[in-house]
This record gives sequence, structure tokens and C-alpha cells, in this order.
Amino acid sequence: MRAKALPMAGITTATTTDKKKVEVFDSEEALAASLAKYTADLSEKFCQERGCFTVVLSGGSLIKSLRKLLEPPYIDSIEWSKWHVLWVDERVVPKDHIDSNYKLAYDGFLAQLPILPGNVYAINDALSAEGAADDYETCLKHLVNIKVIEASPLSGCPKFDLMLLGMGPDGHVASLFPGHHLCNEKEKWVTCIKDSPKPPPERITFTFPVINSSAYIALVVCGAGKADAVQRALGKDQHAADLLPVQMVSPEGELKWFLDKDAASKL
Ligand SMILES: O=C1O[C@H](COP(=O)(O)O)[C@@H](O)[C@H](O)[C@H]1O
Repeated sequence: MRAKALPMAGITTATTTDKKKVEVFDSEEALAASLAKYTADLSEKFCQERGCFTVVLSGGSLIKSLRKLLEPPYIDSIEWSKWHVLWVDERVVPKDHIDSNYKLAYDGFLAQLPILPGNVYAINDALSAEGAADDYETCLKHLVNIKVIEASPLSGCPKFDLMLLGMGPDGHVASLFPGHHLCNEKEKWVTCIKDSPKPPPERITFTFPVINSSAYIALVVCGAGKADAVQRALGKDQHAADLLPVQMVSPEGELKWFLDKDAASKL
């Protein structure tokens, strides 16, 4: 694949290949502005093409980086009623619990938007971890059947329009942690983990077959604490063995890394 460096305003470096783009921003503020435009442009594209836009959220620091979507011009121009919002992973806690990814997204993002409540798909917090994972997979199957979510002709998995992923300092994405056997799950779309190394221990998560069926993935990573994992994923010395989960992200469509300069400091 051909790689080239592009000079862009407010961006320290930008590297592209056919399917993978990496942009490094001088500040998290500049990253958030670019992420909002990227999301809005994809929303417009998919609302026109499909009549709806399926967006998958992560928890953690990603939600703060979406804040520019709450401001003009996007708050007024995006067709929010056509958005369908799901989560790539969720902690098995009540929806009003401080650890809930739903609560984080609702308080910091969704509560301020005119997205239809019926288009926001939280996990069922009354169920066990296994039950919640099965229930969420059933929800995905229903949304594929009624064509809200496309099906990938390659994998048969749900093909989300845009997946917004964060990454932990250890290189985990969703609730798929380094060295954990769930990174190799091939059959289930949604599974549960009961021994998460990061609290809380019980979570549900999309598996890599679903993550990697996405049309677009934005990987949003900020802060010096994540520079080592970024270096392993994007640096010159690439080893096929012992891949970090973030290195297993390889969508059918486009993968775009949004890095601030601290996260990119070891590249
Ligand atoms: O536990 C989780 O961590 C990751 C990364 O979070 P961050 O705060 O370091 O950005 C997040 O993407 C995931 O959804 C969440 O459950």
C-alpha cells in the first residue's frame, strides 16, 4: 500500500494509505473540531444514501471529544432524527451508575440532541452479563432484518456506518483486552467478559468480526499515557506476534486515527 504525508492546517502530520489514515493534531481542541466534521460529513452521506445513519459509541474519553457536534453548525445541520446509536461495549451496571457507558454518553452528549429515544439502543441492565450480551445480539439481528443496519456481504455481520472507538493505555478497544481469549471470538457478534482487567469486571462487548465489518472506524486517542500503545500500533517496528487489540482493528472500509500530539509523541 502506498503511504504519503500531507501537510494540513492545524495538523502536525497526516499519513494516508488506501484504507488507513492517520492524523495528528496540535491539540485535543483541534482534534475535536475535525472529528465533528468527519462525523457530520458521514452522517450526511449515509442519510442521503440509506435514509439513516448507524453510529456506534465507545465509553471513556471519546465522549468529551464529540462535544463540537453539540455546537453550530452541526447541532442545526445534522439530521439527528435519522441517527441510530449503539454501544461497542458496556459495563454490566445499572444505566444510572457512574460506570455506565450509556450514562456517560447520555449526560455528556445524547441528552442535548434531538435523537429519537427509540433510536438509542442501550443494553438491558436488568439482565446478567450473558443475558445482556445475548439480548444485545438479538437487538442487532432485528435491526439488520429491518435494514436499519446493513449486513456485510463479506462477513454476514452487521456493517455499521461509523464506529467511534477509543483506546485504553494498554491498547484495548471496546472491552477486548490484550491477551484475552475474547479477542479471538469468531462466532458471536456480542459477548461478555467477567474478568475485565479494568473495572468494572463485568462487561459486554462487540467482537472483532462485527467491529471489522464497519464501513468507517474513527480511532480517537489522546494523551501521553497512550503513546506507547500508539507507537506499537503505528510505529516502524511492527511484529505480527502478540498483537494489541487496537492492532486487530481492520475494517472493511476506512480506518482513520485521530491522535493528539501527546498520543503521537513516540511516533
Ligand atoms: O473501559 C473502557 O475503556 C476504553 C478506553 O477509555 P479511555 O477513557 O481510555 O478513552 C473505552 O473505549 C471503552 O469503551 C470503555 O468501556
